[in-house]
Amino acid sequence: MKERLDAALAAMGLDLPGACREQLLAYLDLLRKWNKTYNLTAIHEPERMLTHHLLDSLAVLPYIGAERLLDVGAGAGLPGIPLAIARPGLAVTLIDASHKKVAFMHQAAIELGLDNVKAVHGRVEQLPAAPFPQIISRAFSDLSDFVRLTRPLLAEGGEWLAMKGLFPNEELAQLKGARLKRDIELAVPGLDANRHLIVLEAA
Ligand SMILES: C[S@@+](CC[C@H](N)C(=O)[O-])C[C@H]1O[C@@H](n2cnc3c(N)ncnc32)[C@H](O)[C@@H]1O
Repeated sequence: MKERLDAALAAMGLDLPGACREQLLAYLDLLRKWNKTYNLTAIHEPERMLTHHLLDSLAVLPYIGAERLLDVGAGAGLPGIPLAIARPGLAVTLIDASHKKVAFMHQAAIELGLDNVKAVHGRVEQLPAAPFPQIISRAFSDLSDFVRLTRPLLAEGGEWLAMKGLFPNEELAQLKGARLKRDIELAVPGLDANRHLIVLEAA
């Protein structure tokens, strides 16, 4: 698995230290173990976890700033935990409405020694307003709900990052209160699927 990770990171142009790579593999291992009991993700095969979860999450790394990131509906910590591992200086808040998923994220942060990660249990619309320069989500909701539910949490001049498959034409047409700032086509080694990072700003 280490060789596959190294080759994929090289293909993605991501030069991460050895200690980070070990943490990424340790996170995958934890996910695989917990998944047996708690069914945290529908993907169970380690090889697919590497491509569909780990590498897919890391594909957005070049577009993540240096300060604070909120990951909404993070589930098992995707994309927030791989990003926090890759950027130890980035403060990552993960929120999810599922208790068992938050318990996993919390435990993973402890076991991996990630002191830049905070896992919060609750619904994002109930989170007290605290400005984040970037708010990210993957497989959380359509763009309108993402923006509506998290608007009070976005710092002035901040941006939403929505990880999507196909370019979301219809969702963008219906979007209110935000506009498209940038569309980035992502390439994930071993993942033969459309991936777009949709960057939105307040309108
Ligand atoms: C399909 S999962 C995606 C998980 C992860 N982002 C991923 O890509 O694997 C969506 C997650 O959103 C969470 N969720 C749904 N509505 C929420 C809300 N209003 N606030 C916080 N989390 C929510 C669910 O509990 C679920 O874990």
